[in-house]
Amino acid sequence: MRKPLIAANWKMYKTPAQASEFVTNFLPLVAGHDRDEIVLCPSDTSLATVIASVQGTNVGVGGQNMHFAEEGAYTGETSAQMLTTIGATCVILGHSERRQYFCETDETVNKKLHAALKYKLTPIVCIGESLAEREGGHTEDVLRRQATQALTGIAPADAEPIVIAYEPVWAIGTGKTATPEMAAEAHLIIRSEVARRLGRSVAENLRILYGGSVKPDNATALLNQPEIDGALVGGASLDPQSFARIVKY
Ligand SMILES: O=C(CO)COP(=O)(O)O
Repeated sequence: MRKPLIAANWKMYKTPAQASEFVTNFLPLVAGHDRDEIVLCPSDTSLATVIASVQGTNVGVGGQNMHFAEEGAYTGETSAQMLTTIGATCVILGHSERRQYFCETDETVNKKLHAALKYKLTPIVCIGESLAEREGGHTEDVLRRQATQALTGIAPADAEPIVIAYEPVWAIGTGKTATPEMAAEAHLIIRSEVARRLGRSVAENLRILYGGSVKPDNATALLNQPEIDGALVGGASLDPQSFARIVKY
């Protein structure tokens, strides 16, 4: 049984004070909710505050990015070890905004995945096609390629913590959601590629999240698809009421 994971990607929003206020308002709304795993991914400057304020609750905390190196002269970067030691339990890797604006490639995502696993972080690896790729009929090729490249060199025995997020680029921040059927079809492609690379049992246990304009009003239809194992939520995760409604889809 795959336990659904509902993760908030706050992107570059919220100061530590705003993050702390969110947690204060959000925790009572989801207290005792254990059907799903809940994770908040604030910016690095709010990580410590959020980690301290969810201590002992059913809510976990993750980073939005990390560097693949152990340590080094990489100004502005954060390592996997730094995230782990501060108390983060997961990390988003290869988000399309990082690919688009920060030159992130399938190769760097793969290196980051290896580093995240080494430091016991649950990696949420984002893949997804652009609008041009979908309209050109290349969605399946893109998803298979991105999944394959992200998973390069990962042994089946090490793959258990990996989470993949299917985030069609055209659905992010646009209000255009993939229909539940479109998302489920993409998830099936991704799962079949994971099975081809890492074996059927890894694929059957691997969680695949949907991300892209998930809102309280469409969460139920998306998350009731058997192939959809949770959501990675941007805009609608910034408000505690709205994110709690998604968590309780
Ligand atoms: O990028 C996303 C989550 O990582 C999705 O963002 P929105 O939910 O704002 O479309």
